Amino acid sequence: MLQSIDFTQTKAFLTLKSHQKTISKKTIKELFEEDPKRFKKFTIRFQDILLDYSKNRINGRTMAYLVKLAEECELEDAIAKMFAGDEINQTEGRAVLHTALRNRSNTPVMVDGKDVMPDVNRVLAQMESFSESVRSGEWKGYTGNKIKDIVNIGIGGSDLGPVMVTEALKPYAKKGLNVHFVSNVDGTHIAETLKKVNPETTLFMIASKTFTTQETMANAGAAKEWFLRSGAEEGDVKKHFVALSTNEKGVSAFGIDTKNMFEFWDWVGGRYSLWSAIGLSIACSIGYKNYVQLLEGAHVMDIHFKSTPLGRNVPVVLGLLGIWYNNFYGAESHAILPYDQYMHRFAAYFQQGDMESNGKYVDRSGQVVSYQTGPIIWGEPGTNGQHAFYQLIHQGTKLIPCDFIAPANTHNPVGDQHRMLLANYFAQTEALMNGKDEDQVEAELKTSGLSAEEIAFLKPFKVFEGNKPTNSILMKKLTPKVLGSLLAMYEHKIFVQGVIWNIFSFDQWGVELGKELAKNIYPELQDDTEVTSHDASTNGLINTFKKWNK
Ligand SMILES: O=P(O)(O)OC[C@H]1O[C@](O)(CO)[C@@H](O)[C@@H]1O
Repeated sequence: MLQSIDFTQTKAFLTLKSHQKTISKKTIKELFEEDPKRFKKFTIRFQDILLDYSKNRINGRTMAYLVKLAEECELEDAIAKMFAGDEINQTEGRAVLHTALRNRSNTPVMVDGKDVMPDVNRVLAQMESFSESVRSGEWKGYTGNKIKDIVNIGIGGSDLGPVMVTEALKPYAKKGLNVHFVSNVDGTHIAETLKKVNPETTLFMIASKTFTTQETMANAGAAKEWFLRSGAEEGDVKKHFVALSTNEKGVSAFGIDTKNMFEFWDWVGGRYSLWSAIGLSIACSIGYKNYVQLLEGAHVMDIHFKSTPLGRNVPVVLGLLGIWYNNFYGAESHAILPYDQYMHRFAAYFQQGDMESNGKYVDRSGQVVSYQTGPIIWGEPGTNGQHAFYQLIHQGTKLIPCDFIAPANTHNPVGDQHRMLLANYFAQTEALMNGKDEDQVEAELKTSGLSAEEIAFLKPFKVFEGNKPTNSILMKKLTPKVLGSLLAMYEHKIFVQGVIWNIFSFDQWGVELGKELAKNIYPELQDDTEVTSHDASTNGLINTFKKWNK
């Protein structure tokens, strides 16, 4: 159990409140001018990753007070409890042990008095032999052909992680083995995917922790029907359908041989499950050895997280900086901006990771909170974002702290484009910090031959306030191991923030209500009878749908 501590009642919170008033009188640019050692002070090197957090509205004192805040909120105790398998997901009565899935040291991890590592290793061995047989062509479809396409059917955590990782690690993917992902209950998603594949050479992975999720079950049913329509028989299903789930009964009721079920456990949260059997499509695509490298990368970050003093601890520092802007500067969102095309689903992945975890308004003692919790997470890869929404980050009225992520080495050296990309990466954080003042703008405009009147008119539009906070995360190269570390880094950042905000980060009750209501409405859509049981808007919409849907 985690203590329930209101962080706004701590000594550190009050100190930070008054400190914020002092430090906000200075810009980040001025803080750099004052302290030549700033870059050295506010960077942390973690293996092949460098975190530079010097372009933030902080000084040494800010970080010391934030660390004090973490201490008063008993963060170290919370970290120890998570790794030890305590039931910290209290509203679901579960431990939170995605770290055990990547525990490459293999030291025992106990849940209810039982070491979970033998089970973890058993499923990993099953994933290894299965992925190798699919990749080598030893696993044959019902007509004796090898598998050319994998279709992962799942949603939320049973989709976003595998999609993001298989995209991010595409350079490691096996040629001739395509991976597709179907998540949306909109029939278009499965229909368009099935157009691209051949039933004789396609393997479906039905990925669902509960094996009850409406979208996944509907799409899995459609895939099975399509498969059987192609001439295959019920007995052939086992060669083309496998399940990644915690629900053995549900899997066999669907008609999948439980020998082809890859198990995981209720102590794995959906949005933290790519390290479990849910990662099977990743292992098939990039190979088991690379998948293990991904786990390895996460494991080294886990060790760092549980054993490094808070002030030098990468996920802790990131988490505290997020709290600084969220709770002391009123920032409502946080942008994740990877300068790597392969990471184009990275922000979408952490949208679920962060917002489903920390989008809570009730604290751990059941009280409505009096402060802001999880931010809105968003982002797109650079430089696309630059030509879309960066205008608002530079000159809008909202404060948007950003993480800029880039690899020093590319997998695709095309001309000099990687240096062009990185020039943009460096330029953006510099521009966001320094801005451009009136004098600079005026001097520039004077060289353009404009009249004094025109210059006076244009000047305010060309001024950049600057002082916009950013973190730069530079990695040597986007390898499976580096990606594993990055993912664990963000997961733990979310954990740190949840502990300080005194909320339960590992449940997701907020997604239930909409699901329940959809289940009630679905039968009402089956005939033409006018509905009257809802509010006027919902009735009106449903009845119009009924008229139009012929
Ligand atoms: O893997 P399942 O059980 O199908 O659930 C899918 C997703 O649905 C949620 O429960 C709610 O969106 C997520 O937490 C989860 O990742």
